[in-house]
Amino acid sequence: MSNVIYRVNEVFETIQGEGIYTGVPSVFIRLQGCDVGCPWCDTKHTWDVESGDECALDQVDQPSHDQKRWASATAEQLIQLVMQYHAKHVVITGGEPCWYDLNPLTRRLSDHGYQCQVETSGTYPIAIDPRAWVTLSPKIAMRGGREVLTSAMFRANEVKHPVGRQADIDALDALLARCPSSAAIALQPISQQPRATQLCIQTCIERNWRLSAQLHKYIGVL
Ligand SMILES: C[S@@+](CC[C@H](N)C(=O)[O-])C[C@H]1O[C@@H](n2cnc3c(N)ncnc32)[C@H](O)[C@@H]1O
Ligand SMILES: Nc1nc2[nH]cc(C(=O)O)c2c(=O)[nH]1
Ligand code: SF4
Ligand SMILES: [Mg+2]
Repeated sequence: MSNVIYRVNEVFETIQGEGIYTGVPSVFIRLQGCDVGCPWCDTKHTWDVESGDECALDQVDQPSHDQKRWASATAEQLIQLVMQYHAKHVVITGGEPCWYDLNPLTRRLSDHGYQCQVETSGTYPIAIDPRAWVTLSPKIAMRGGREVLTSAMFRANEVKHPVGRQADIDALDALLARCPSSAAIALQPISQQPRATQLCIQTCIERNWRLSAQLHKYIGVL
């Protein structure tokens, strides 16, 4: 038994809408808490961890619909929730999941035959089972002032970069020059903006990178 306690905003099943596993049925575990401060963040309700928002674990076993609520759970309790669903792929996101030691959770899930994928900003050390897939979405010069860690870039299996304009691609180039990576690279337009989407399509074709278009927003699932 581990004594790591996770603060959980929601657990639910959907279709992975981002990155290389796009289209894969997945159980999402969204952890509460992030101080990176991306101005366009989809999940601002996960930033703060306020004691007044704590709730019972059975309340987070469904989509939170942008509520700030969170419940405390051990890895074992989370696995019991995950096992109620069909999917064999588990996405751990947030918030910033690397606020937490993910070893107990990802080790047990992997032992139970689940493929784990973690979505992270790369600004905290990644403590995770070696079998887990790491999707790193580098956050460069965000308001929280945190930097992308070289160790996180080294661990990443996939680098999925949010793009609003050309300067974001230039910043990714500078990061890759500083931290050479063998990870697959995907560009993700910010908030379905048409100009960003066109820029991502054009750059992905020129460079043989992947496009990550947030499929869930186009097909209307969470
Ligand atoms: C909400 S974050 C949570 C995990 C972690 N904090 C991170 O940033 O990777 C999950 C993914 O959504 C992306 N994302 C958040 N808001 C977005 C937006 N408005 N448009 C496109 N991607 C967004 C992030 O870049 C990240 O790849
Ligand atoms: N369907 C779906 N796919 C996702 N991939 C990454 C997500 C996230 O918020 O981390 C996300 C999400 O919120 N929904
Ligand atoms: S790091 Fe992730 S959760 Fe945190 S503000 Fe940025 S996109 Fe949102
Ligand atoms: Mg999302």
